[in-house]
Amino acid sequence: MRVLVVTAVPAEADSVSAGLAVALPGAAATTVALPGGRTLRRRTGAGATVDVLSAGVGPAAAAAGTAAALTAAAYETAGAGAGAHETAGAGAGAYETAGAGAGGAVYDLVVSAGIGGGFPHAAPLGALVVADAIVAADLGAGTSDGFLTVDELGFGRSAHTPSPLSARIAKAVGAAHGPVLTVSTVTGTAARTDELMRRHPRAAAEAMEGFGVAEAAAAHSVPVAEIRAVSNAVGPRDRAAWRIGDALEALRRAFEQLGPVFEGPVPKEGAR
Ligand SMILES: O=C(O)c1cccc(C(=O)CC[C@H]2O[C@@H](n3cnc4c(=O)[nH]cnc43)[C@H](O)[C@@H]2O)c1
Repeated sequence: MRVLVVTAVPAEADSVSAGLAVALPGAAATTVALPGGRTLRRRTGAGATVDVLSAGVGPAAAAAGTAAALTAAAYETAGAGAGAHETAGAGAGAYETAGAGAGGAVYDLVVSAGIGGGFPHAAPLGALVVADAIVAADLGAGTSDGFLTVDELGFGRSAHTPSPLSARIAKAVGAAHGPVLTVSTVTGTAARTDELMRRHPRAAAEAMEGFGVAEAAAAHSVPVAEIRAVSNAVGPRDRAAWRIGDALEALRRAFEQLGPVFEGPVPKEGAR
């Protein structure tokens, strides 16, 4: 299976990459230069190639970075020649082809991965959440009668249904399996928490990138998943209570468990 994992910041990409080193033992580690200066970290093993991209914080950066990586892969597949190719390391920015199999295939799965806020009833600090819905929680319009989603306004969608592999991923890593909200503003008050829980009673976590990654993946018809390690509770702002190190460690351990999923079969469309 060929997988693209998109994180927001390099520390998250470090955790994912460290987990993948255990999940795919013997896999070759390379880097891949993308047009525009971004770099993928690639692990290629017998049964899986997994690329890790740190795309920036927030849904717009996540969508832009994901789209760049997916477009580069599609461009390679089309054989247009001047697209992204592997760099073996010291290449001084030059694009070099590292060998057959490095490019040429589109992705089977895109994973939005990182830390996130947990809704306390569903996901305590250090817990993992795998999305069964990826929901743009603040994409819409405020009205005197309350919030209207873009679906209700009739000009877009505010949720993506993740790949059926998500249930397997959740089981493999011992994660809660519930909706993950994408927000552009981190929730920091009880009132906002209450509003989100009223509108999304099953929500397990919130973060800032999943919906952007999902929009880019959908534009390329690639299934998506989202995995979050809980660094803080969704609720009134309390910086002293954040546990970012513990969450990064939980993220690393999660990716350690994902070898069998990434090396397994690609589910047929519509399969559960
Ligand atoms: O300043 C604050 O109060 C604050 C609280 C939590 C997180 C932040 C960040 O700037 C981190 C954003 C970054 O991490 C993900 N993340 C982590 N926790 C949350 C959260 O509770 N709500 C939304 N996003 C969160 C997010 O995906 C970003 O990549 C600041």
